[in-house]
This record gives sequence, C-alpha cells and structure tokens, in this order.
Amino acid sequence: MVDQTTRPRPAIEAIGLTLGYSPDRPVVQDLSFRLDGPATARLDAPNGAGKSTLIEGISGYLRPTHGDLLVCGTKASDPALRTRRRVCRAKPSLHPNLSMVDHLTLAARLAGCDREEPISRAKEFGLDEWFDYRTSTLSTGTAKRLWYVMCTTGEFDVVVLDEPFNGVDEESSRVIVSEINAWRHNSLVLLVAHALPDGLRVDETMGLPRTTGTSHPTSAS
Ligand SMILES: Nc1ncnc2c1ncn2[C@@H]1O[C@H](COP(=O)(O)OP(=O)(O)OP(=O)(O)O)[C@@H](O)[C@H]1O
Repeated sequence: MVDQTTRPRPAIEAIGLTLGYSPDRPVVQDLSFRLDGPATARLDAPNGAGKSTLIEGISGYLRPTHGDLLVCGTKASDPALRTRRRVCRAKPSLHPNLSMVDHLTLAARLAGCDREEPISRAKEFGLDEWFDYRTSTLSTGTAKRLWYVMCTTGEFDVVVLDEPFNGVDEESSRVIVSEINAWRHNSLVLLVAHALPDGLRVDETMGLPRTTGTSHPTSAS
C-alpha cells in the first residue's frame, strides 16, 4: 500500500518547456506553469494554440526539446507514472475487432483493478447493451463513452481529459460532470473543454500563448 504521507501532491509543472513535433517547429515554447491538486483546472486556449500538444507532453509520449515537464514531481516520460496518471485523448483509439467488454477488461488489467470497476461505470453510461459488440460497429458517441471509461479506469492522481463532452449525450455529460466533481477532491483533473456543462466545478483556468516565444501562460478567465 502506498504511503500517502510521503506521496507527492498531484501536480503538473512545466519549466521553460519547449515542445513540438519537429525541433525546428516548436508548438509550445519556453512555457512555465504549475498546477497543484487536488483540483479541477481548465486549459482554455484558441484552436491551434497547442492544447493537444501539451497533453501529448503530459502523457509522456512527446518529449520536451527544451525544459522540463513534471507530473507529481516526476518527468512525464518516466514509465513509473503510468499507474498514477490517466490521459483521455479527444479521439478514441479502439481495436475494431475486439468487443466493448474486451476493451473494458484490458483497461482494468492495465490499471491493476478489478474489471467490475469499469464494467459498472460503463453500465452507468448505458453501455451494457453494446458489451458484446465489436467496436467497429459502435456509433461515434458510444465509442467516445467507452473510450472515456477505459482511459479513466482505476485509481489515479492526475487525469487529463481532452474534450470529454464532445459527441456525448446530455445524460452521459451529467455522469462525466459528477465523476469529475468527485475526482477533484483527491486528484488533479486537467480539462480541455470549449464549453462547460452545468454543474461542473472548475477551480482554475489556464490559457496558452497564441504565438510561440511567450514564457508564461495567459490568463483565460
Ligand atoms: N501529430 C502532429 N504532427 C505535426 N504537427 C501537429 C501534430 N498535431 C498537431 N500539430 C500541429 O501543432 C499545432 C498545435 O496543434 P494542437 O492540436 O496541439 O492545438 P489545439 O490547441 O489542441 O487545437 P484544437 O483546439 O483545434 O484541438 C498545430 O499547428 C498543428 O497543426
């Protein structure tokens, strides 16, 4: 069991961060910020400002070309963070020939939890009628709800959600809102959402500079 007294607080910190898909074309340049949890923080910036790119950095997939990006005090690329961090990208990435229940089982294995956890959450989203269907047969909204449940399975300290409300029905949005509002008591939730649904509690909003070369995030209140 993890000793909560020595465990670092949930946080995301960028220190002089430069990030991009090729070294000569940085998307985020010399960016510094710190988000401390537990809380819900919203990342709000115009299209193309680099929100998804920053998320790829926080996921550990995209490595900084300069500076540092830390999650709970550890470099985002460190595999040790896998159990503490969840990232739900905007676009589902599912195996077309596996069933919904196969995906939920796999998510539980990767998160080290009982598969009943994602299965009961999926039921809350009304997904049980699709459990035995291959994901290639699912509608866009159904695939999106499955993706959200998979990517947020198990316990975590930091979760990043990229447009989780896009393409889901109102009832599912309400379930997502109540889950985020519960997570913010123990975890850091970083949310990208162009519009906020009713009832969602946001503690902090952070922007991104529109152009590169700015050293601090803009205020986006
Ligand atoms: N996989 C990629 N390879 C190369 N360039 C990319 C890639 N993904 C994004 N970009 C570029 O990075 C820049 C920032 O894109 P990004 O998707 O991070 O912005 P965003 O703020 O998330 O935008 P949106 O709100 O439209 O989703 C854009 O110029 C985009 O073309």
